[in-house]
Amino acid sequence: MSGPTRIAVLVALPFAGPLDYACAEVLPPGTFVEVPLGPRRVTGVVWDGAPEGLVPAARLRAVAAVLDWPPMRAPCRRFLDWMAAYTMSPPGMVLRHFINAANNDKPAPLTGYRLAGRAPERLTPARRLVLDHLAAEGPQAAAAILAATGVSAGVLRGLVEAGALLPVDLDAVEAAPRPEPDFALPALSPDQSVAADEMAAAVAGSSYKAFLLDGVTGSGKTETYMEAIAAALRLGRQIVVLLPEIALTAGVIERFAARFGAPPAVWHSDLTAKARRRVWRGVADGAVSLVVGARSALFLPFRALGLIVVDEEHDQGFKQDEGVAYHGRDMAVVRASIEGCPVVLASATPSLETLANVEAGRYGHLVLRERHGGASLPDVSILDMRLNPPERGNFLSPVLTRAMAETLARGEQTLLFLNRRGYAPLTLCRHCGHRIECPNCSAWLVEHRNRRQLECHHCGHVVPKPQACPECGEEDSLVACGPGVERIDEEVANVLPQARRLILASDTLGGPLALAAAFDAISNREVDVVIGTQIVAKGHHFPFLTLVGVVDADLGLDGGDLRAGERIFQLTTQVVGRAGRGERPGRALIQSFDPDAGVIRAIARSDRDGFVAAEQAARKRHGLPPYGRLVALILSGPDQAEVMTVGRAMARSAPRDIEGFDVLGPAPAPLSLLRGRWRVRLLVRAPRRLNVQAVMRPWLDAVPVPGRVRLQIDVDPYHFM
Ligand SMILES: Nc1ncnc2c1ncn2[C@@H]1O[C@H](COP(=O)(O)OP(=O)(O)OP(=O)(O)O)[C@@H](O)[C@H]1O
Ligand SMILES: [Zn+2]
Repeated sequence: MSGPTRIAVLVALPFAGPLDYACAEVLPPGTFVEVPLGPRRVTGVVWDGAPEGLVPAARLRAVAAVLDWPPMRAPCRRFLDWMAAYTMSPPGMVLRHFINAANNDKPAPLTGYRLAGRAPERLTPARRLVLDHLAAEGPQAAAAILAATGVSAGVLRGLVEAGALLPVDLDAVEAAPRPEPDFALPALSPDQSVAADEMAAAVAGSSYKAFLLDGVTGSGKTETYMEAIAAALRLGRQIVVLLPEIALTAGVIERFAARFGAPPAVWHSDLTAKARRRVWRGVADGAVSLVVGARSALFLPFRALGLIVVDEEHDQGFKQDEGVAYHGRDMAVVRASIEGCPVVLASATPSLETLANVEAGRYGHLVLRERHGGASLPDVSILDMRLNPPERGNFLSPVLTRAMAETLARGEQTLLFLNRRGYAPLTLCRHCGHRIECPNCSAWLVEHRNRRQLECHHCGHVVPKPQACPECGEEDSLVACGPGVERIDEEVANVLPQARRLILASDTLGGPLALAAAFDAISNREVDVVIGTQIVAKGHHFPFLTLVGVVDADLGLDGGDLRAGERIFQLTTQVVGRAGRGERPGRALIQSFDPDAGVIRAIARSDRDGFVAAEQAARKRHGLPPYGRLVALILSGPDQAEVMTVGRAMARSAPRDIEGFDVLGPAPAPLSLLRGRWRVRLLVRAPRRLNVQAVMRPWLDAVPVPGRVRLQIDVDPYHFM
């Protein structure tokens, strides 16, 4: 017999690669194990390739336990390697995403009881109670049976011994209902059919192919990609649909349930541990075929992935900025290409990145030109706020409030959109001019009048709203500046007192159930005016909503963000697209103080092509994405001078002789203090074709970064704070 084997194990910590361990048996790559690391035990995965061999055999520590989790398949391991290389992150930190998804604990099977189908010889009233209960409710845990019937545990035991009840694994039972591809087939329009057939053919072909499903708001993109999902279900494959986290609402889930006869498995960051385990296991063993989730659903252990859909692909909510900085849409395309399955990106306002891929012929282009059922797109007009100003202290132009009154008189609904939570973004002292800022961040505190407090939207710092100015001590001198949704709500209450109002923002509604109730209230016409943040922009369908008012179309236009215009165009188009989706025509009034800005003019003319062409030309001229590449380097630490010193050293040692590669900065980040840490940014600009990671690695490895300073690398950054 030979000695123990040496194997490579990737652990979820920031090492450069896998570590060597000894193991009595040869474990295939992908096996989940527990290994000792210092005084701890950590979870790891047996990795491909030869072990490093640096640690002498005598000092090699042994694998502590082999976990009974389903192994990590080769495509998942290749996906992890790819992502680590692209994002310039340690592979163990990427592994963390897969392990978080797995939720560590071994699932203890939850046992319950079901009817065996034969009655016991002795049928007492207590026994009858239990049998009737299970007949009505289906399999149940023992505790639930006892609680519902009030019988003693002995009665239950007696029934099991008599063979009248059988134990079952309740997790398996709960995962049971399978979506059926033909449960409720829609009648597709000709455009929809063409798109659906092409996607279904790609699903049947079982190889990588990317599509942009490009359809105006309300054209039935969801309806159409559901046919591609049905095609994958018929072939016994698994499907994952990615949505921006805030779009994962009960209404969306219900639509899937209505089409396929069973709700999909849902995946997002607030699931209970139990729900996570069930979905993770179900995805791994194939019991779950359809998952609808946020970007982290990409790390689920699918065994037979047949299709990935990214809905609202332009949405910046798919971008993660911290830790392993990645874009969910881009990683979805990578995972599809590694798994060998099609990927569908859906949007009414595709990102410039995706449009560039269409133009280059890398993605197929499926177009839905019209709204479903003959509804027309809303009529859009710009409200020049210089000509139609609101009354002093107000934020809504009289033109808009008049339109709201008319809408109300017709029994129809208005949506007012303002992407700002709270009452007012700034609190100012009238006496000394002091602005109330967060002590941990360079940001103003936002007043939330409902909760009578000031809040930091970056770190969550909260203080009660002071009576006197904290700077000069003057009583009652604090004034609210600018509007948030709560303030607009107050204004609507004044100008249209008879209207029933509802604020829709992520913080005013507790949880998904309340949100579902709110959407029901709108559908049932119990609400006349909805005042909402971007939470209302996504995918909702309210037939009686005929007027959309955009309170401040210029919001964000003057930020230094290269995608500011693109984002405003997308968000406004989405919001405007909520109007007139039923039989009654819709219209939109867009308030702007800068109606000559290119993006506002494009919105006014619903001129997507013109907007995109102008934006593309500008990006090309400056070598910006998608035609050039950016990498942000964010240094942070408790000492401002130290962080800046590291930033300067980094800039000084940057490679100089590579054509098109240059480094801007260091400069204090716009949010120069965040959660008590000072932040400095460098921005790398490089040509698209350059392997920027290969150029940057040796450069960054050579710059000494003290322990207190953290370097965050963000390849393809989206947020420039
Ligand atoms: N072929 C069809 N048969 C029946 N109803 C349809 C069909 N296509 C679309 N619809 C209905 O039209 C409405 C709009 O469709 P859907 O929500 O799929 O559009 P969308 O393009 O995804 O919208 P948006 O991008 O604006 O969120 C929905 O109520 C949907 O059920
Ligand atoms: Zn803060």
